[in-house]
Amino acid sequence: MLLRLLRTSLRPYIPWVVGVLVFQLLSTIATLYLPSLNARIIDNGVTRGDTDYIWRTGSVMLAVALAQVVAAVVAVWCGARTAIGLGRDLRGSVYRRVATFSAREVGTFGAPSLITRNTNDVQQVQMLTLMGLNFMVMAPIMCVGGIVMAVREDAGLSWLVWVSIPVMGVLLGLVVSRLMPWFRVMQERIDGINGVLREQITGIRVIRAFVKEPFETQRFQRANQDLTDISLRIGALFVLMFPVINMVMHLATAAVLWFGGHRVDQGQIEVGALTAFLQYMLQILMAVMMATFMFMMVPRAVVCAERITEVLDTEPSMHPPRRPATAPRPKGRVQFRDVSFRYPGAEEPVLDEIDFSAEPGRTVAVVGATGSGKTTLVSLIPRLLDPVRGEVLLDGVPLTEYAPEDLAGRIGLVPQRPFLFSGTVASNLRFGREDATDEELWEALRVAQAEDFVREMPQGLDSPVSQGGTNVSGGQRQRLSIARALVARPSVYVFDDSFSALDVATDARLRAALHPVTRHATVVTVAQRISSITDADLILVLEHGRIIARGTHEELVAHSETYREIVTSQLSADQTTGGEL
Ligand SMILES: Nc1ncnc2c1ncn2[C@@H]1O[C@H](COP(=O)(O)OP(=O)(O)OP(=O)(O)O)[C@@H](O)[C@H]1O
Repeated sequence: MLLRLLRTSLRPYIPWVVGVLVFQLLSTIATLYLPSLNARIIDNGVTRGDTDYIWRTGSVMLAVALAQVVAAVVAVWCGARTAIGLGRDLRGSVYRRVATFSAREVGTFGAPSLITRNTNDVQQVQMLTLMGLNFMVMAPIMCVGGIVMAVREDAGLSWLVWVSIPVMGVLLGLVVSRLMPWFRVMQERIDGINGVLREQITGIRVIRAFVKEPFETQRFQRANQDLTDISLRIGALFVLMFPVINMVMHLATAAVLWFGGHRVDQGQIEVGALTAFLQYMLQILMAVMMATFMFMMVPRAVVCAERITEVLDTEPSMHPPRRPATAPRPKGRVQFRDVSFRYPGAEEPVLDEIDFSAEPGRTVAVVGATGSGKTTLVSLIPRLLDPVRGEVLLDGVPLTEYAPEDLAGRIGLVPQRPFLFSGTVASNLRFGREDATDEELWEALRVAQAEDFVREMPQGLDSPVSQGGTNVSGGQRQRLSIARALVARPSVYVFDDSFSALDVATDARLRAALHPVTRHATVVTVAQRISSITDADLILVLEHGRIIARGTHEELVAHSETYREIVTSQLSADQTTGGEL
């Protein structure tokens, strides 16, 4: 999985990868050459008092050392360029894939997990790439080259090399095989802590209102503790690994000095050669240390790569058409033909055989008890969901045949829970049409009854809006969201209970101002308050996902018992609260 991900992601960076390989190769060769030069200086120069030789070979040694440093710096730089670019590309790919997801896929992964996958997981793969590219050349060449050079210096001591490498290998293998499963758990626990944090930040008002801080703090502490436990478990394995490696290194050094010292005494090798052998031995063990780092990082990066690939390989359940139909001239006719819908995993359909038509210049209202399927029904119009049976058409063309941008430009949705993005009032209003002028923005705000409060804001249209629109009131957010839909000038307006946060007087003023603007458009509106839809051209009464009655207000009052009940219940509620129908 990791290899597959790296193979495709590294393709654009091949020149930089080649740069790492070449310069790391040069750096490693220079590193391997240095102990040998050192040994010659000791044996031929120092021992024999040949100053000339010391100067000559010393200069070569200095040049080689300089070349090694330069090559190493260039190699690391090339590696960093590659890894940073790869991280950026992966984040972009995951983001683009997530952008194609419908609510179904986002629900499957969970928003916090998608965030971890696009940040922390990518970072792990990026770190592995940086270290891996450098160590990939350095570790094997230094190990093999070190062995060759060590044997050249003194074949009689080479058995020490053959013993220490497998000891190290076996120990590492043991640790890595135990680490692998914990890394997946660790990433899941990071998902968990992200999830708790996200809920606490977005739900802070509810938490305060219900004085649930201690409970939420406990929940966070539990998630934090879970992450700590797993980190400690992984840490314990690491902690075990390093002393073991250090011990192998120290034992190897002691053995080289012990056995090598005897061989020097017996005149089998010279002091310089022994020094070089010791240096090569340490280089070999250094190479094994690098491999250790790689071994430590690979399992975690494999898990992260799997999690990233899972996102990249997930096919969105909602596909844009391969060859979009030529969109007809926008009029706004919406038709539902025997539409049924069921949420994934649910047994009962939420919508059953919905059949109606909404004509341009007309208003269709959808009423019904809570949970009867109103939001689900209107979510099918901008294609936030696709029906499981039947089809929805816009201007005679099935929605599935529209290019997404064609569809988005024609449908203005004001969702039940409006969301504003961090930026300014203007940037939010221009979300649907970037080239809207300031005058058009003010006009939309006037219709949406939002002009006064935006004018009162210190910077007017350029006033900052925080993420989610948390620095404006619920009613203001709703009105800005209505203005945003108006700026886009769609041919179909979908209002999903969009006036619920407005007082009766503002609601009436808004509807009066809206009327001329939406005169030629189709309006589909979900309403809790019957008073706001009495003049609708068609009212659909929804019950358990079925249309049980349809007609104008007068017709329904005359013929539909359910509708009459809704009207009566609202009348009595309004009389109790002193409101008006
Ligand atoms: N994402 C979802 N996954 C599964 N079931 C869902 C989902 N969203 C809604 N439902 C279920 O579908 C049914 C209809 O929900 P919907 O939101 O369409 O009702 P509604 O009439 O708009 O309700 P309200 O008036 O409270 O907004 C409900 O029973 C709800 O539990």
